[in-house]
Amino acid sequence: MERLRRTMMFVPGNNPAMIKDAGIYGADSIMFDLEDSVALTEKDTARMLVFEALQNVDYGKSELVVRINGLDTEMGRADIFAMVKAGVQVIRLPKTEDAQDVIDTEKVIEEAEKFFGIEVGRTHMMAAIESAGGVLNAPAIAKASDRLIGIALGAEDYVTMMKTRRYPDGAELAFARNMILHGARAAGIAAFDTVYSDVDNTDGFNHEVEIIHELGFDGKSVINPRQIPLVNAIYAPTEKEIRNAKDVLNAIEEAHKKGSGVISLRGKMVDKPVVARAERTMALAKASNLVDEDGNIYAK
Ligand SMILES: CC(=O)SCCNC(=O)CCNC(=O)[C@H](O)C(C)(C)COP(=O)(O)OP(=O)(O)OC[C@H]1O[C@@H](n2cnc3c(N)ncnc32)[C@H](O)[C@@H]1OP(=O)(O)O
Ligand SMILES: O=C([O-])CC(=O)C(=O)O
Ligand SMILES: [Mg+2]
Repeated sequence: MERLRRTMMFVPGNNPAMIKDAGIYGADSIMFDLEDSVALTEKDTARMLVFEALQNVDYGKSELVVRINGLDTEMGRADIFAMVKAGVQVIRLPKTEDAQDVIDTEKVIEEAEKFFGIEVGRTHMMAAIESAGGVLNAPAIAKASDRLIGIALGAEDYVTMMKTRRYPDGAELAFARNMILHGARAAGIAAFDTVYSDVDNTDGFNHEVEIIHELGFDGKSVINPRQIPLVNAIYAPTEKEIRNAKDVLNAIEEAHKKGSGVISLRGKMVDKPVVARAERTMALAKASNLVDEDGNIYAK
């Protein structure tokens, strides 16, 4: 079953207290940042702190991601070598402009894996898209490497370049979100929405999560632990949706026993895509602690 990534929490790489406790908030993925949340004078310290944490701190089931500095900076190569050595699961490439950026980064990752005697291919990648050119190249970026687990929108840089700012209705991001989503889906990888900076504006945040949930994003980058339960609540299926998903899975099992791939449930056709949606609903229900391992709904 595909890994669920509803929340990916940014943790500034030069903040020891946040790094130490990042695992207690239940983020599906934790993303240590070596890039824009770290001042130039702190880059080496941050790299060392994140390196130590990856090796010594237990982050439970959370996936571990590091946002490196791009290869067009002095830090990019050193970041990759240190993170590969530490055994990071995913390297997040910032400000990806085109497929070549992914290919160049992959080459350095491979070099590092060979240098440290690590199995080639073990380090996964994701690419953040934060510019007009990147958005237009999203489909090619998403297909640039088998190591990619997903692509993400970085809207703060993007709206700045587009000479606008963030608005509550999200119209300024509609094209970018759709390009990234389609690029990701065409490549069979995940799509992540951008951060929401106004941490105390719960209503505004929820509204944005509703929009990206409806569009079909896998999840959202978050910058504060308080945003995690809000995303999880919107991604949690309702009891009605869970019951329907269970009915769909039971119905298709019956159909398969009779040698058929299609069956009718309460007058609606159940076939492969309906089954795939039901499976995702059950995975989200499990992650939301609404059902047990066998899919039984917990009593309230
Ligand atoms: C455009 C971009 O590049 S965005 C990506 C880069 N930006 C970042 O990484 C920013 C990360 N987030 C933060 O630094 C902070 O959450 C801020 C500055 C936004 C808000 O800070 P605060 O108002 O102090 O947060 P808040 O009061 O909610 O913190 C509560 C607790 O959560 C911790 N916390 C807050 N944010 C994080 C985080 N991102 N990761 C881990 N722990 C965090 C705090 O340390 C605090 O812990 P404590 O109770 O043990 O002291
Ligand atoms: O990737 C993100 O969501 C954060 C970021 O760097 C941006 O918005 O520019
Ligand atoms: Mg950015």
